[in-house]
Amino acid sequence: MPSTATLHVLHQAPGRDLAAAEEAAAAFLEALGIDLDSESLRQTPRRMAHGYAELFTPRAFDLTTFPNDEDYDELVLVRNVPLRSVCEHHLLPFAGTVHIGYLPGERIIGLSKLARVAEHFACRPQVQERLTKQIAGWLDEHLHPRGVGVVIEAEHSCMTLRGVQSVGSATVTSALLGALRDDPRSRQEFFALAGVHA
Ligand SMILES: Nc1nc2c(ncn2[C@@H]2O[C@H](COP(=O)(O)OP(=O)(O)OP(=O)(O)O)[C@@H](O)[C@H]2O)c(=O)[nH]1
Ligand SMILES: [Zn+2]
Repeated sequence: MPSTATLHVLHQAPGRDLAAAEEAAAAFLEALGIDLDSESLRQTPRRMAHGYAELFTPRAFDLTTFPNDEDYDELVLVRNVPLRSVCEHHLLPFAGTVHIGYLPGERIIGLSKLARVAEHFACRPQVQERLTKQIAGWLDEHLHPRGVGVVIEAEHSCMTLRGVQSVGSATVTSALLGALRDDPRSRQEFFALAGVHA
């Protein structure tokens, strides 16, 4: 077995057409009665197209893992990783933090990669429940840990700045797999280390 292993993860955006997005953004704003004929608004459709394209483009990364030579068998947890995504119902941002932990099996993962996996799935129109499960499922599939846990705490601007305007509300979701789901002690330890009162 190699001493390290990497898997290059690249997100493709098939069918992206920024010129068409810019044109559509201009039509969208005009349909809402916004006059684009001023120096500061003239470039806004272009900014909107590029802005959303940026929100929907995760950075490519190498998933680097190492052999677990010390047989480390306790939790590894990275908490308070900043996270931002876009709710697929309103296309407004939701933002907060994600806590990602796992119980190592034969390999351990480069710590930064946990945050990169989260970014990978956050950079697309999302719902928080699916995002939480996708991060956990992907790590389970590629790292083969004995357990994996993901908690996201996020504020949805579609719920705080508009609509019901529940300012300050936060949504918490979790996905637990393997021993973190099945073993009550591990589960409790995960939530305690993540700083979530379960
Ligand atoms: N489950 C889930 N719901 C979300 C998420 N992001 C946004 N929503 C919700 O999606 C729902 C869409 O509801 P609709 O009734 O179709 O939209 P709406 O008329 O704009 O609803 P209001 O936000 O209540 O004004 C809202 O209740 C949002 O709060 C998410 O990540 N998960
Ligand atoms: Zn929304």
